[in-house]
Amino acid sequence: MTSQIPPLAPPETPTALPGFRLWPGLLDATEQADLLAEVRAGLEAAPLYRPTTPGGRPFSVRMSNFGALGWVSDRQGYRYQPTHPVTGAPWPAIPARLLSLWDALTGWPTPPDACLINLYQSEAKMGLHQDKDERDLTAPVLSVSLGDTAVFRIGPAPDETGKGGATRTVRLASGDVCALTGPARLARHGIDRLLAGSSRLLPGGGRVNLTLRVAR
Ligand SMILES: O=C(O)CCC(=O)C(=O)O
Ligand SMILES: [Fe+2]
Repeated sequence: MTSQIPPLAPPETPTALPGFRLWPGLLDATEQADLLAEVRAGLEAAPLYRPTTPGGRPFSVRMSNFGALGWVSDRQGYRYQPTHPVTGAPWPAIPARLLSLWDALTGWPTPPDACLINLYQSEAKMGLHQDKDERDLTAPVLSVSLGDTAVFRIGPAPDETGKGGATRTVRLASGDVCALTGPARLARHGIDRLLAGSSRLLPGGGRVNLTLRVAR
């Protein structure tokens, strides 16, 4: 798979938001299926669970993680931690193909140490937010989509007064890879909804999103 990833000139789609990079259809059907199999294997060791917001509301997505650190949320707030909050076990290692993808696309000098796994089914969505629980907020976040197409909403980071600019939507289909880099690293983003029936990768439908992060 890695041989098919161009190391220097990624086929990125220039977008209206500087620093938001999109590689539509980067992973072919075989690569998607292989990656999904690795995700499933990881989830045997680190089962999906439903986190709650610091306010106590359950997320509509279920989550797990790969990596030395995993992103979690509960009454104590958002944070990265080395163990699964339900099983207490360390998170499984980040699959090598994801580490290769990170190297090829981001050029960042250090590997990601966290990979959040989100599973969206039917009505699941994710409200507008910024990814800012990482120590170095200049390191990119790289996102891989598998399964049903998602309506991804993105807009610039809020200004000093806390006001965010206009958002727009981008469809993220199975095999698409995108990145929040540079000026878009702190962009507000979320998932409005899934387009049910748009992919047959996950039996019964749904979407898996993987985000590679440098947490520490
Ligand atoms: O599912 C997605 O594409 C976005 C996920 C996301 O923003 C996050 O996990 O922080
Ligand atoms: Fe995010």
